[in-house]
Amino acid sequence: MSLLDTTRPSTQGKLKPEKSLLYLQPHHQRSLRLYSSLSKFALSSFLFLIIFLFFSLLSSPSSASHRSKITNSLSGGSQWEKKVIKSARPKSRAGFTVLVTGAAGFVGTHVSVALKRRGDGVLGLDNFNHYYDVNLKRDRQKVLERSGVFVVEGDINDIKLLQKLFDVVYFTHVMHLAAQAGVRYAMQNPKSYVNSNIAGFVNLLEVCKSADPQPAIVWASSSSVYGLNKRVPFSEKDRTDQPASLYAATKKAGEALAHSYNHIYGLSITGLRFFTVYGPWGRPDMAYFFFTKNILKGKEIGVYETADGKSVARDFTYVDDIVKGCLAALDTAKNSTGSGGKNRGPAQFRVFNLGNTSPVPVSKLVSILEKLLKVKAKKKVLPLPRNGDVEFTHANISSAQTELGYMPTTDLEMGLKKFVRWYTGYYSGSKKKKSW
Ligand SMILES: O=C(O)[C@H]1O[C@H](OP(=O)(O)OP(=O)(O)OC[C@H]2O[C@@H](n3ccc(=O)[nH]c3=O)[C@H](O)[C@@H]2O)[C@H](O)[C@@H](O)[C@@H]1O
Repeated sequence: MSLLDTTRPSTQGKLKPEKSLLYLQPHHQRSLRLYSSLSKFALSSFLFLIIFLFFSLLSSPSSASHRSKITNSLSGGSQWEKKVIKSARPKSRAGFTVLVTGAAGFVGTHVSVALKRRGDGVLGLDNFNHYYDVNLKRDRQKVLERSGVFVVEGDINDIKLLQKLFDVVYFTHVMHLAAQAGVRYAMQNPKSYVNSNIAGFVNLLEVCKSADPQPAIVWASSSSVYGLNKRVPFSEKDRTDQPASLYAATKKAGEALAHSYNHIYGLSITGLRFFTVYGPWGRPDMAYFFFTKNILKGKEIGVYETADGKSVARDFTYVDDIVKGCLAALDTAKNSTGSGGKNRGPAQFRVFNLGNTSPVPVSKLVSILEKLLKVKAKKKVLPLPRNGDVEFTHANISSAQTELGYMPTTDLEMGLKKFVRWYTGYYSGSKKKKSW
């Protein structure tokens, strides 16, 4: 029996090594014992390795499927990651790295393009829900792509996706515009408001508070939080505890949640109360948009008036003015003070009205549209339904003026002119559709 044979380990139990050792010289026996113990060591190491690999393999399918789940929800992979990083990279070191939620939405698109144009890095996030025409959102996405903004398709309620985005990119700022908008639709689908405006917002705040470094957050609240407030113009100091709609209640809840995350975790948070924003690439669920559509089609439009016979009025604010306010809010946002979920001192907390400061009756909005479209509207005056709409809004913007340098410059006539030009170009299917 050769030395090699006696050290063969696989059927060790059947061999009798001691007996075979008798046939060998003493120095051979010593070296054989040495080899034997070495081989035992090698064998046990080998077995240990096999067991280790076995357990690694056992655990890897779940982590692999976990990874693939993330990848699926992100339509991910390394190409995807490259796009994310490229889109989020600012042009210079001084530039911001901004996550814009609701990027394919009306205000989201305008803000994203403006940020990208001035050299900030912008990553968009949007769930492309079907609240209104998804084709319009997809066309906005094309505009964003042409500007170099990549939009990740996903929901703010998807915590794994958000964490992944924060793993891949250090966001200096979050511009949170994703929301379930619209006052009247809240009666039909209240859950979607709770899901986006409350649960989704908390999800985002959770990820932001745990991020290290924490980003500064600027987010869209709403003029609707003033609800039944009668003091005009609406000031940030006025009461906001009488919401008239579930939509308003979820935005008010957002403001309260923002305060608690600022207080507990040191997140720098700025809430912007938008006043009836309108303009090119707008939302088809808003009155100025579907009035235009229906006037052009010769369809009747319902114009609301109050119980005492006055037209309801809104402080309509042109989207470019809102964009300036958003950028100024980002520029003046101080850093969050916490890190990785721990508060290290008080952080900035702000709320600003972003309005136009000149309310216009809806009847006047209609007459401007008639003039611009050169079509007489088929108006039906209706009593203001009890659907959450309020009689009027009017912003006091002195705080935004002082601290953000915010100064709206577009009146309703000029703004609607720009909207109508876009609308007719976009829906005529002409080449203008492609222009921004
Ligand atoms: O300022 C805001 O925060 C809110 O502004 C708008 O809400 P709203 O002002 O109600 O805008 P529209 O739905 O476009 O209504 C504009 C005006 O037209 C009136 N209206 C609406 C619909 C209609 O058929 N007839 C009519 O007269 C409304 O009562 C309102 O006075 C947005 O839809 C909300 O998402 C946003 O949060």
